Amino acid sequence: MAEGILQFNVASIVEDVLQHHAAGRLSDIDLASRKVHETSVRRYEAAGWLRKMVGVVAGKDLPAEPSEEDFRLGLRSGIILCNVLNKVQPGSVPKVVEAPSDTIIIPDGAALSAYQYFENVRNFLVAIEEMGIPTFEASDLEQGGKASRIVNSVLALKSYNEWKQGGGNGVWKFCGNSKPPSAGKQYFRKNTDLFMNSISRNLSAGEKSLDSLSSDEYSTSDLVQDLNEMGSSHSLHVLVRELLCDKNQEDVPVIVLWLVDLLIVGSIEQIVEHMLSKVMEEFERRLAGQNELIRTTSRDMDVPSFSKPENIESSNIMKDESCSEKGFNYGESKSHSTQHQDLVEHQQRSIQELKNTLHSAKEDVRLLQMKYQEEVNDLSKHVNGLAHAASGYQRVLEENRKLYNQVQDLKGNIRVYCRVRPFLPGQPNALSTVEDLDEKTITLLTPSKYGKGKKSFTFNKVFGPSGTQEEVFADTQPLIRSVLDGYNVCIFAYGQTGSGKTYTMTGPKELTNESLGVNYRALSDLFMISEQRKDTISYDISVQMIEIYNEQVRDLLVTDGLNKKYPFTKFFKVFYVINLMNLGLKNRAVGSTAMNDRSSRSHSCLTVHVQGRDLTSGSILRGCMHLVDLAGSERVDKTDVVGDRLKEAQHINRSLSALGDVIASLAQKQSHVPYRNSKLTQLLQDSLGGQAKTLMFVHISPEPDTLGETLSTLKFAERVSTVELGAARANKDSADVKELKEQIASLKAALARKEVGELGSLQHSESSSPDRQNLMSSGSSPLRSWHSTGYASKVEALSNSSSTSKRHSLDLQDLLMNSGLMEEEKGGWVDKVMMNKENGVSGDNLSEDGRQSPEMFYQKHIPDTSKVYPEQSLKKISARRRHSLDNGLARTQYETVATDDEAATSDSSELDYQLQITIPKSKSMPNGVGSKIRRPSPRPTKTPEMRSQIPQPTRRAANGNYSPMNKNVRQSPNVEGRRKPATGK
Ligand SMILES: Nc1ncnc2c1ncn2[C@@H]1O[C@H](COP(=O)(O)OP(=O)(O)OP(=O)(O)O)[C@@H](O)[C@H]1O
Repeated sequence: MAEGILQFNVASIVEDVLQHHAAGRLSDIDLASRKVHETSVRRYEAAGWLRKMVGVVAGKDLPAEPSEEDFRLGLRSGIILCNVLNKVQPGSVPKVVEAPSDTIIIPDGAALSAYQYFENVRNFLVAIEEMGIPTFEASDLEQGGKASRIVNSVLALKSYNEWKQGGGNGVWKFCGNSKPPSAGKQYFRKNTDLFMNSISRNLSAGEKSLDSLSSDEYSTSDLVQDLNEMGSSHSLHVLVRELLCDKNQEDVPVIVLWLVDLLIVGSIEQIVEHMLSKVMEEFERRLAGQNELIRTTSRDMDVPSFSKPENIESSNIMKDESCSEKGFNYGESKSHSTQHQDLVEHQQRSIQELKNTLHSAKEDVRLLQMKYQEEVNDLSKHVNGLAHAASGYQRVLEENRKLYNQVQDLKGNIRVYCRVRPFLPGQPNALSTVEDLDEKTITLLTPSKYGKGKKSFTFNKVFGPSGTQEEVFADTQPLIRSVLDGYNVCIFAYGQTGSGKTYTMTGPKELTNESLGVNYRALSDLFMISEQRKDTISYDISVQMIEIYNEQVRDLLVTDGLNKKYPFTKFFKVFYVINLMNLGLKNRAVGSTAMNDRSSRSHSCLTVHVQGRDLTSGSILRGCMHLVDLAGSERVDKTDVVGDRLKEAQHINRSLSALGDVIASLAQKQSHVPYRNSKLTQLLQDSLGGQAKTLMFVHISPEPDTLGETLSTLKFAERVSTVELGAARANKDSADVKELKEQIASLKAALARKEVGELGSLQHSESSSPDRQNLMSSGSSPLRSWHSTGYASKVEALSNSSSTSKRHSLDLQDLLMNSGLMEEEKGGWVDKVMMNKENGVSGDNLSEDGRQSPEMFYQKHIPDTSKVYPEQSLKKISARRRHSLDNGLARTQYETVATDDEAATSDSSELDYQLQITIPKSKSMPNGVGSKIRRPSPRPTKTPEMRSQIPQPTRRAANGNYSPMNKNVRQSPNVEGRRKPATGK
């Protein structure tokens, strides 16, 4: 197609150029021809003048109208030139080398020697140069030389001659050659026609082919000759058209080159050059236009091919047809326009189809976007859920990470924190025995009595007098939280009376948010964390509070299944439990002593049982936490205590001695550990020797007069810190284990029911027998029973207590019957707060100075607890309990009176002695003080009657204020030994 277009274009372009530019071309030809004519005229003029000057004979070798070559040939020997010059200026060339007379001058001058020619020409040129006449080069006389310069010199000489002939004087000045005569124009036209005719004739006659024209054979001379022969009126464009009409595109440049070559020889070249440039311009213009047309056509024809595949073929066919039919012949434009119209219509249809397709595609995209949006929303919800779960998981991980170090620290050892109580308000200013303390070490200043100097003790943590409740709890918190991970934890406060144990575990008498003790904070924390984890673990929390008073175990509070029973908010639950705890604490045995006007006369233990069920795996974890506030050790000789206070002190000291024994035995890794020597050690058995995490707060007072007890306490604490425990282990059962355990528990319960049935009748008749009391105080106590089955069993027992009493072991049942905790009606245990005082919860909650009591502080945040525990029921329980307690205590006191007396008659160093003698001195024990080994001699057993005769001095003023001077304690066993709601302890 392209070839066709170009072939067509070449021919048409040449024709158009020749037609459209004919007029301009004539003028151009005229100009060029005139130049040729002028040159010829000048040459003829020069030749004519030379012929005239040398005579006809001499000039016969120089034609009248010579060609350039003839002109050069005639003058090549220099003879004519020299002779003419000598005529014009005689003697200019003294010796002219003449040719032999018989010699016929050969046109190319070959007969003469080059030297001779050169001599003549050189002499001529030198002479005319001296005359001021323009010269030429000798080479101009040779073939290819510039004849025009020779013509110029000859005509200048002629002018000089004319100037001289005309009498010219002075210096001749060359003024240039004269213009050719006006007749030249006519002459040129004649020659142009000759040229046209010649070419036309030759081509039409086949005498000269185009190839011969472009070959070397066709010389300029031939062209000139042809030009001379031109005579017809053929126009140049006819010639060019004839040249190009049958030629291919490839031949065009050759022709053009040939024509350009021709241009060298004269004006005809300029004409042709001009014409060809026009041809080329037109060719390029049309080529560009045609390319644009092709591009447009291609684009139009290509569009449908994108809409439908079948359009491609038809489009190509149309394109081919269009091209072939048109052949870019604009003469067939009608057909083309029809096809073009069809094409446009087809394109419009295709565009419409494209629009439809686009519309449906948009619709599809819109639907996809909606679907995508929905999926994104679902995904984001899912991600949010995962993020929430992950954050919960992260929290647990974070918590576990914190615990990790604690676990590492705890692994193998009981953790011991030391806390120093500040001086109390109203106490005389005295120097503290604590000389220095840092985070882990406390240094005491000791007088000579205790080995003058300083004694330092190191613990896991030391809190000074300014240490706050919050700071203390912060270091305890991780342990408490691990209960929810299924660990058993025991925190107990140890120290002499009045050193701050109750303050740490519970708080001061007047509670504020800041002064809340570990117990409250721990419970609050447990509920808070269980709430946070409710999406992953379902917790059931039970709380129990007991006290060991004079070696009897008594429940102060039993409540279980808190989460199930009371679906309150976590805060309400916290306050509810705290209030119950307060009520329980209110029943704790307290009394005024020389060292503390609200001295705890019993060991209290707040136990929290936690059972968690993993909602995903179904596995069960159980954790248990004991928060123990020990009764304070007391040096009875110092305080002159008598009566019940003395008896309490004896029990307290004995149980603490038993604790010392256990610690010593554990520290020595002895195979036998005497846990059974006291209820206290039985209670703490798992915590001291098992896999629990155990922390002891050891408290000391700053007063100098308590230095002896302080030193003993710190030594004991240091020994405790050396006790190695097993690595703490979480109590976690898989779902299968849980099922099996439930089956075992069920079987045990069935067995217990059977035993209860059998022993029911015996129980009634033997309830007051000494054997029964021995059972109560022996190693088969409920505590031992709990410990033997572990914490999990205890949780189970407490959990089931609300459903049936028959599912509990006999020991537990006996204990609670004895202490008045079991309902008289058969068939059920109830959660209860045991009221040992007649006024119970209805008592006045204001203290003597009118300030709000702890009970008031919390009760204002919770509903009336009498709704939970109706007053009638409480009174009923109280009455029964009081009766049971009276009997039980009386019996217990009676049974233990011999030992009490033994303790009561111990000297002031009894506790020291017991600790020191039962704890073998370890090599590693620092600051050890020499043991004062002295066994107390057996004392005769005293009857209750004898005890009642012992004077009972009081150490508390009637107004209840602390009075160091009055060291007598107002005695009122079982009543005054209870904490008064209104007046405090
Ligand atoms: N860290 C303390 N900051 C302020 N006061 C304290 C601190 N520790 C104890 N107290 C106060 O000292 C007195 C005795 O404290 P607390 O009753 O706690 O001693 P205790 O060791 O429990 O005595 P006991 O063994 O006789 O029961 C209380 O009035 C208490 O408020």
